[in-house]
Amino acid sequence: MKERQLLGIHGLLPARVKTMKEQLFLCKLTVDNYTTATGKYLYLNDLMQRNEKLFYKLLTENIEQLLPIVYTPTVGLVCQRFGFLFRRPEGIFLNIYDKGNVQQILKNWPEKGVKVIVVTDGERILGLGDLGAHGMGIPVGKLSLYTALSGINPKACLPITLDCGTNNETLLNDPQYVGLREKRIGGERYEAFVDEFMEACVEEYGPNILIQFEDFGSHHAFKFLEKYRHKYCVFNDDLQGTAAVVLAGLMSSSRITGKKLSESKILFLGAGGAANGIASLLVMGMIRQGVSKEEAIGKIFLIDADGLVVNTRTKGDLIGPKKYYAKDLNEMDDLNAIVNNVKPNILIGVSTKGGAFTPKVLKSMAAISKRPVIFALSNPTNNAECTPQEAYQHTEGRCVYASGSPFKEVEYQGKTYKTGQGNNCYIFPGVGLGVMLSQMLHIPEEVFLIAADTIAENIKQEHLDKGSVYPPITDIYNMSGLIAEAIMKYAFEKNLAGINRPESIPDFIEKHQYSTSYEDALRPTWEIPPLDTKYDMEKWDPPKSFC
Ligand SMILES: NC(=O)c1ccc[n+]([C@@H]2O[C@H](COP(=O)([O-])OP(=O)(O)OC[C@H]3O[C@@H](n4cnc5c(N)ncnc54)[C@H](O)[C@@H]3O)[C@@H](O)[C@H]2O)c1
Ligand SMILES: O=C(O)C[C@H](O)C(=O)O
Ligand SMILES: [Mg+2]
Repeated sequence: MKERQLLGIHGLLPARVKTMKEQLFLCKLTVDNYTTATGKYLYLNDLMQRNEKLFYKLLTENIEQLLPIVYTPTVGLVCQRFGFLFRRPEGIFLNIYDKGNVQQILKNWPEKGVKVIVVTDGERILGLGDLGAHGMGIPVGKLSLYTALSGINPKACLPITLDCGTNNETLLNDPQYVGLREKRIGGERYEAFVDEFMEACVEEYGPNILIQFEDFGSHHAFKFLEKYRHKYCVFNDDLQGTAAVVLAGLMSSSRITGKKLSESKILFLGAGGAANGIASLLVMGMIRQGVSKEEAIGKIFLIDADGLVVNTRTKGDLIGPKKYYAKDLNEMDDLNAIVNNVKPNILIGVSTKGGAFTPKVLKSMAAISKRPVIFALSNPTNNAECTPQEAYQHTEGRCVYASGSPFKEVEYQGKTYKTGQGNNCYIFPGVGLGVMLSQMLHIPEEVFLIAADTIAENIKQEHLDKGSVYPPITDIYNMSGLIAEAIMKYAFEKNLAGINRPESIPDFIEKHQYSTSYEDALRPTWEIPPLDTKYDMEKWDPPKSFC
């Protein structure tokens, strides 16, 4: 009542003051009443705009049910229909004609304490291809997970879409397309635009603004990561976040298969951003287990749309990092034939090709290995290379399975399996929290090994027994805190942190996490103390609207 009077809203609301618990009950009922995933998405999206704390409380308390709505797979559908569904600004669109004015446009974002940006240019949205400006759903979804899965204040998060056109003919001819209606502008002009964007972010938000690249075409993903990683606080989620979650899953798979990663042969269907990102971290993981870099590379085989990646290709290219994994083998393009030739015990799908792991392929994997590892990581759900049901059925229940999008529990021969979601959402929220709080200026690759180790160390036998090589989704928030703690320790040890080491790192993390409680409305959770400044609630000046 006091707050209503202070805010001058007394009389605008009915007399009854509901508790958050009562409000949550109503929200849950409403979400459940929507029969379509997009209906649920739109309701949640409205709630996020209307009552941020209630939205995040609802999301965190029902994360298993609602993650597939605000994230993969529904977010993919939302991007595909973005022109119909766009209601209000949720991030910044920078189009290539804004070149020269990028910083000025960033100033239009109403929140000033931005600490984390997720940026896409929409060229490779999940496995759905080039969705141009309609890719905005992805940075919005990723950043809502930064809050729900690691407690970064939503006010510190800024989704950005760089609109440089699209090569998607359907969208170009779609009256509802809301982006620039022209073919992608690439080359030097595009790169100069991205350069200006990076500089403008630092000018506007400071040198340790964390910038996550998301769903760029793989050529640009590799290029920008190499170009910016030593200059800015930047990482690429599709390359590095994905790599960490897969390494974690493979480390836990070893507990089931009894085979170390360095003793494995790994075949990737797909040789783009995700495959190369994963392969590179797996090499680091294998080197730790005592094999040489050359040996580790020798255990990794890639297949792209033109077949097995071999040195003497007549079909297909050897452009980008995939050339490091090219083998002196004959050209082959049939997956089953390749499986029988290479004889991998681990098969990883990052191809965007739904159903590519056919019964024949799965049976071959089961014939080669007692406990084959099958990761069908392409998103959204329809793009998964196989479902858990198919994987168990065609490997006589012997496989270790994970998918990028969530699947319901499955039954096979009387046993119920709850397979894990090998998705980078286990990694980026914790990495973001740790990097942001330690105020690092750059993100070394070891950070992703640390994140992978933290997840792997926290997988319990009971989860493995149920068929999951990952902790339950409901544990991600805790995992993110642990990842952040491990990253902060590393940052202090390596002198990479921009703040002095706090007395207790877990307390420091907790103190800076977003609170969904109404009582904590005045808590300035997104403030990060400048160098060597003790945090002092007493001296904090609350926003004027509350005084
Ligand atoms: N689970 C996760 O966390 C996660 C993370 C990143 C990417 N992904 C998914 O992985 C998929 C690929 O992502 P990316 O960034 O590597 O994309 P990409 O476009 O960079 O690479 C796709 C690769 O698949 C190959 N390919 C296409 N069709 C093929 C076919 N029929 N047979 C064999 N290979 C084929 C392409 O040649 C290319 O090498 C997407 O669906 C994406 O959603 C999942
Ligand atoms: O967005 C996801 O669900 C994972 C990943 O970043 C992807 O691009 O598929
Ligand atoms: Mg992605």
